[in-house]
Formats: sequence, C-alpha cells, structure tokens
Amino acid sequence: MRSGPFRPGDRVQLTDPKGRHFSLVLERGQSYHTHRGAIDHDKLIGAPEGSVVLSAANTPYLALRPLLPDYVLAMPRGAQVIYPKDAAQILMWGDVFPGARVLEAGAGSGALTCSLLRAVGPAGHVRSYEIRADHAEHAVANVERFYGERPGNWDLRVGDLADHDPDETADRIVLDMLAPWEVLPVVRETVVPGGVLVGYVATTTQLSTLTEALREQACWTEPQVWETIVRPWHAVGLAVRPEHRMIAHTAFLLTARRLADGVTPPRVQRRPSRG
Ligand SMILES: C[S@@+](CC[C@H](N)C(=O)[O-])C[C@H]1O[C@@H](n2cnc3c(N)ncnc32)[C@H](O)[C@@H]1O
Repeated sequence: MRSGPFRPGDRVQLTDPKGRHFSLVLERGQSYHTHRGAIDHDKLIGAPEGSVVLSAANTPYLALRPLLPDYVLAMPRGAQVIYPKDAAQILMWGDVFPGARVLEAGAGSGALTCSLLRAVGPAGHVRSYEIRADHAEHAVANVERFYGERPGNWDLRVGDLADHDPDETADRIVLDMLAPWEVLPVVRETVVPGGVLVGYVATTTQLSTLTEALREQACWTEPQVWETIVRPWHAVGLAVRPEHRMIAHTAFLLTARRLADGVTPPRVQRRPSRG
C-alpha cells in the first residue's frame, strides 16, 4: 500500500456525493468517464490523498486510495468472499502473526488471501489451495491487482488440499470450503503442535459435522465456535439509530489448537468467550 501524493499506477477510489464508489488506476493523459462528466487523471496525479476533484459537469468526487476492506468488497468474484468483519476475526483468533506459515483452502476469490499475506508479512508465507482452476484465476488476478505484483510470500496450488504433503508443516490453517471435515486427516498431520485451525462454514449442519469430526480426531483442544454480527449505525445529529439494513449472516467461525501427539484432549467445563 502506497502513501503520499497520488502517482501514476496508483489505484484510486472516487466517492460521489451519494456515497457511491468508483475505482480507477491512474495513467497520465487518461480520463475517467462518470455519468457526471469526465475526470482527468492528471488532475489527481501529484494531489494529496483525500483531495476533491471536479468532474466536467462540476460534480465533486472525493479521491482516496482504497483500503483493503474497500478493495475486497469491490473486487470481481468467482466464489463468495470472506467479509471484512470475519477476516478480522480470523486474523485475531487464528493468531496470524508476522513470520507465520499459513495454509488456506480454498483460495476462492483471494479475499482472505490478501489479508493473510499482509498479516504474515515478508518473513512469513501463505500457501493457498484452490480446487477449481476458474476460481484460482480470480484469486491470482485479485491478489496481484491488490499488491501490484505477485507477492513473494505467496504460492497458490491448483488442486485439492487433501493432496497436501504434511511434511510441509504450517503454523496456522484456515479452511473455507464446503466439506472441511474431508481434509482433516491431512490437516491433522500438517499443523504443528500448538498451531491453530480456523474453520469458516455457512450452515449449522456443516458446523456440527466439522465440530464432531474434530472431536473424533482427538488431537485438538475443544473447538470454539461463534459468529459475528455487525450492526452499522446511522449517526447524524439527534438521529442516532441502527441502520435499516445489515449483513445478517455470513458464516460461523471455529477455532481449535493442535495438541502434542499422544495427548488426550482435556475435558473443558467452561468455554472462554470470544468477546
Ligand atoms: C467460499 S470459497 C473461498 C473464498 C475465499 N476464502 C475468499 O475469501 O475469497 C470456497 C472455495 O473452496 C474451494 N474448495 C472446495 N474444496 C476444496 C478442496 N478440497 N481443496 C481446495 N479448494 C477447495 C472451492 O472451489 C471454492 O473456490
């Protein structure tokens, strides 16, 4: 992510007076055409972030570089993306740290991959599996567009996570796929003792199957299960109230930590909260 005045090659997010977003990449001599007239890229190049530019029809547009959540919500999708509210939980409760080796499946549209790559940093590594070649293409395009190039700390394998070589161990594993319980045999062998598994599933039946499959493996701490509900608020003057609309359901989250080999999972009476 760049900072400082806008330069050629920068991605810019324009916001119109109705709050609608438009995204463009700056090129000298080019124009961006809105329904309120054109905006010359040269007006933006050299201007500080947070500037307001006028279109040919005198409509003001606020110009900022998109944040990662802006980018993820606007990018083209093959598969459904993990929403920013859940990506934030995955990074925190999955304890994705700078230098971590993370395995994820499936890469889907590459939304979570963008967050994981940033969290592990240049000293870490993310290995993504994606079984569908068309989804993998979306993931590659979205990740490369966000970082401006193929990140050096990433590799994407087009294939089934079940075929992963467990000798390539991982500190953290994130599973966002239809049937995560099917890959648990390889996950069990790949995650280092103390490592964290994060599961992300859309339905209660998937959640139940995954949780019971983990208990059956008997090599994990008691699975922690929760969901996040974010309710945006309208706050203008004295009119302070919840927005009329919200994203009501995305998916359920689950974490568990790998025990040392040969250890029996201890019974846990009281579950810690995810607050
Ligand atoms: C909901 S999408 C993942 C979205 C992604 N996390 C994101 O934020 O953009 C689920 C993906 O898992 C892939 N998938 C399903 N089973 C898989 C497997 N066994 N190995 C690798 N990928 C798999 C699917 O093809 C699909 O693209």
